[in-house]
Amino acid sequence: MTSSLGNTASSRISASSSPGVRLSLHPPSSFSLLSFSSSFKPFAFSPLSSHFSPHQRRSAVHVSSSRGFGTVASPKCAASNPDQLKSAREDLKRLLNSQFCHPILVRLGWHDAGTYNKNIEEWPQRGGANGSLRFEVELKHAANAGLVNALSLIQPIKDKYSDHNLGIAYASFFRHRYQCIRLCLCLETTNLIAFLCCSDAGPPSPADHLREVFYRMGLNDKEIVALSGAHTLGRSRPERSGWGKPETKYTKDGPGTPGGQSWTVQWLKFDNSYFKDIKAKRDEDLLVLPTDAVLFEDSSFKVYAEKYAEDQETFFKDYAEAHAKLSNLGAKFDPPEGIVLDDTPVQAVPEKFVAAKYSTGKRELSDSMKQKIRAEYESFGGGPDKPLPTNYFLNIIIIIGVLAILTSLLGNY
Ligand code: HEM
Repeated sequence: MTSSLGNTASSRISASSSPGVRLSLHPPSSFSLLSFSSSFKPFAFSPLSSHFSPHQRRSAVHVSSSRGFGTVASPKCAASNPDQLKSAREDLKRLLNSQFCHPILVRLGWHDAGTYNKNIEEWPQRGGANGSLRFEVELKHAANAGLVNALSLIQPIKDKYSDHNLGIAYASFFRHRYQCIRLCLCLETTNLIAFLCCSDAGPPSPADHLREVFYRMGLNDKEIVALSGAHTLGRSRPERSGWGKPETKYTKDGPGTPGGQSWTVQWLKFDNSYFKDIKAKRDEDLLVLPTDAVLFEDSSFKVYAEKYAEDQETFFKDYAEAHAKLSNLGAKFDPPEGIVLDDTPVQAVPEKFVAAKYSTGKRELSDSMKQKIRAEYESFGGGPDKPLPTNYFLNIIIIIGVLAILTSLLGNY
């Protein structure tokens, strides 16, 4: 069987322009990791499952359970702490700035979320952005080759925040964001059954394949094209996916580990060059998968691909929307409304001074006491419409003071 990966476009990133970021959390605490790993997405190992030949499957990376991903029980987490989430985000930014690992982390998120199937309601059977890629059963799948390196990169940060009840879920890290680019994901589901059917029927055309994958996730042609723009970032490595050159003039010196073939010249910069370069087809050192090329061949895809090649702002806008949609598919939030990390500094609004707030629960005066005070007030010449000619209360205080002095003087005799 021919590998249909060549007939496919694979994973995608999505950016979001909204100020907050929603983060999904751990599975409910009643959901044991054992049942999690054994019952989770039993056939849906990767968004690209159906695109790998048996040969590629055999070349799956071997993940030793000693690495500990998913084999060590994570702390149960009822809810994540926003301060910890913000701090973790800073750590991730530092990681990205020092390791040039944006692309592989984006791909990690995509492949984690890419098992989502809109036709399945139950969670977690429906797959999606839930951090399940850390489990060996998924991680060692050929389609996920190399992603164990991405997991190793984020594991120390995950461990740092896995304290008591404040742990941050893997899914949150897989869906991390970096400055203006939101790196979240979600995707299609391709299960083993689909793989077998596919084998019998032969590989679909690149366009059919893309639609099969992304329609299953509830995404449309526009979103397919926008999300394909994620390949602006990163490289393909033949030793992992079987695609791409071992190195090119754009990758031989890094940054990061040298090698592989990129889709764009500046493969760490997120812009619309992916569309421009595919359209121009002018450089053999730049990768164009069949699923990339078809974006300019299929009449429906082409409308968007042409637009994005011309208009970067529209690409950014559509990409952000598609990615935001993608990254929420299949995710389960705790609390259900998610957690918004708003970066806008909160302006302290001066609180109106309300004296009553500081009173210690004084009781209301009784009616008889009120009448007594009123009578006394009136005996000094005051009334509801007639203020006292002098300061009534000041006079009382002076009288009390004088009496106190007199008493103490008389007491000395
Ligand atoms: C069916 C559609 C897709 C196909 C066939 C596809 C295929 C591929 C292949 C073959 C690679 C090279 C992997 C390697 O050798 O390490 C790759 C890398 C990558 N893919 Fe996709 N992809 C698809 C969709 C997506 C989507 C939806 C995203 C993100 C939303 C995405 C993001 C990436 C990134 C960032 C890389 C670079 C990873 C790195 O540099 O390590 N892809 N993809």
